Amino acid sequence: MSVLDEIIEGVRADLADRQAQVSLDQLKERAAAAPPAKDGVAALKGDSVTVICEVKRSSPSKGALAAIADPAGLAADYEAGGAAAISVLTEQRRFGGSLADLAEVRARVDIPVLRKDFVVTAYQLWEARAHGADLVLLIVAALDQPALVSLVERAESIGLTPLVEVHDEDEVERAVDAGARIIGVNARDLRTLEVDRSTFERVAPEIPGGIVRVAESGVRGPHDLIAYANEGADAVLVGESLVTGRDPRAAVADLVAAGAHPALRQGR
Ligand SMILES: O=P(O)(O)OC[C@@H](O)[C@@H](O)c1c[nH]c2ccccc12
Repeated sequence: MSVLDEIIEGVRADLADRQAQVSLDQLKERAAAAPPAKDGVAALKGDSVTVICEVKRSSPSKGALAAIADPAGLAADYEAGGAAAISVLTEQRRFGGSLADLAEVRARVDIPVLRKDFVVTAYQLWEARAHGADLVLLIVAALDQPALVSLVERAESIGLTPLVEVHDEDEVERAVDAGARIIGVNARDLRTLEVDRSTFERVAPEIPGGIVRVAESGVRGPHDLIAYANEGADAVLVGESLVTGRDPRAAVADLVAAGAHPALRQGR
């Protein structure tokens, strides 16, 4: 069994517990009371390379990264540093996240918020919207094609914009066929947890123009953002280096400044 399969097994068990507590109808009522979703595509695509900053306590590859007692405070620092969006890990077992983190972050920031989890059913999309998410991660490697297609459609129909994650050329084709408007290329293969920063350079050219291209994982600082930008990234998604650093607000500001450099605008 791959790491991804193991994670999803745990996700399904936790999901069954939540489904036993909160009915789909109750979730839909909460979603109806949530503030309307913000436009994630508009937030990520512009003249500059934009930065999505992640709230992540731990990861399967590294274990504990940061305690993050106040996720909303961290998100506010990210926003003050110039983040275009916030990614909140809500998976509990391996990443130490929760839906409560998502709701707290939503209540504190004005920029779009992404629910980062292993979504396998529409119930989780309603959960995301009920807790104020604007964007939701859908991982191609975790879904068969009919499930991917229906989750992309359902997400859009309830106002959520899916960020569809791929890590090879075949998965790009599946994401495009499913109607993705934002595609994230993850340098970390979730089946092995290996990070290979050359993944983006290889896979991104397969993404048709007009679709927002996000480079995910392995961004240590401005030099990695610039490399991804030169390979065609519209946005980068950064977690570990921000949560483990001493001054997240300044670290985000450095990334945002690098992403706004006029030299990167050529060819974009
Ligand atoms: O911490 P990093 O290397 O900056 O990576 C962030 C993000 O890309 C990573 O957390 C991630 C990308 N895709 C995922 C899917 C599930 C869980 C986590 C992820």
